[in-house]
Amino acid sequence: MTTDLDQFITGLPKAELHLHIEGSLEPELMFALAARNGIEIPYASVEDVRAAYAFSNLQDFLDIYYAGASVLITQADFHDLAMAYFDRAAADGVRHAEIMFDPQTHTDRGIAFATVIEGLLSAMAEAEAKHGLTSALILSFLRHLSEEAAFEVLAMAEPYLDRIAAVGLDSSEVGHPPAKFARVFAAAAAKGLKRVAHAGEEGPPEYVVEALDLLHVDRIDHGNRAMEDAGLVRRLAGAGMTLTVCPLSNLKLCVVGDLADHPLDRMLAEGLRATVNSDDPAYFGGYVADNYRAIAKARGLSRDDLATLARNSFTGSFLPAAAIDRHLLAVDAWLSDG
Ligand code: HPA
Ligand SMILES: [Zn+2]
Repeated sequence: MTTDLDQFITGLPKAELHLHIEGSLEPELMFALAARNGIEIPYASVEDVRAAYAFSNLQDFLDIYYAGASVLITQADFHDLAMAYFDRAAADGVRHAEIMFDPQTHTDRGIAFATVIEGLLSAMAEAEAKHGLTSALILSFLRHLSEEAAFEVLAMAEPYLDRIAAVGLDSSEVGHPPAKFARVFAAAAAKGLKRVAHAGEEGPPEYVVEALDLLHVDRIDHGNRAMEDAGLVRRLAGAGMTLTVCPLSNLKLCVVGDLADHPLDRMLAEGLRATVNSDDPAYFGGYVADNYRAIAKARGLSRDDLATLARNSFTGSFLPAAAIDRHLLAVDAWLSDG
């Protein structure tokens, strides 16, 4: 069977490793939840919401993203949000998803940590039963808030530590270096959690170095600006460090001016374990297969390149080795049959 490139990408078994569940809130669901919960939102229509999604940097986006999350109130809201993502991801060939959630965005509005995580966990169980799609949770600290606040959210997570794979670090990067969170990441590591951090999206290569040396991360989220430092690229490649790259996010947040200038294939050529992810698909105009398609077209990627990206997504995941091996065989089978 020979499929066209679109079908090849959709059917390619893949993991998604960089996805903020709050960033999968589509305008239609935002309106439905606002009505269900009696919450006012500053938009007249779904079209109005989409028109507001023109960003010139990360902070522009974050302001709108945090405001959008205000419609999420009940456990059912978090369940419905995550289920909508899982249904969409399954249709894109996602077999495993490691999803970030930002508890502070909700607990600071008076929503209980348990409400958030119970809603997400019930959707995760449903996604596995419905689609065979496995998933894991990454608790992300908001880096514009204090170290003390990060410790508070880690304490709230205590009853759920066996259901959380990792901690992460997101929100406004510049001015909030990884060093600010070294102690809370060490505490998370002592509790057996893996570690990821956004670094080198807008922040300098030094933030990537800090994420490695001070946070002892298992993956770097984004990592684009690591490409400015040849020694750092060699270090990341030598360590087999996974980068969770998000092409459409990079375009929408002006990290790159044009996808034609995106460094993804240069990353692969330099031996970096790059992956392709959607970041905040409801805000950036595409889910994971849209990201594969956009970057394949912009940079002329081959089917072998796309299969490498899919393999990297499994080898960079927190799945057990046997599950990774099973998924890698599925990628190889699709490459030879697809
Ligand atoms: O791309 C991102 N960067 C930083 N923080 C975020 N929170 C959601 N998406 C992002
Ligand atoms: Zn992100």
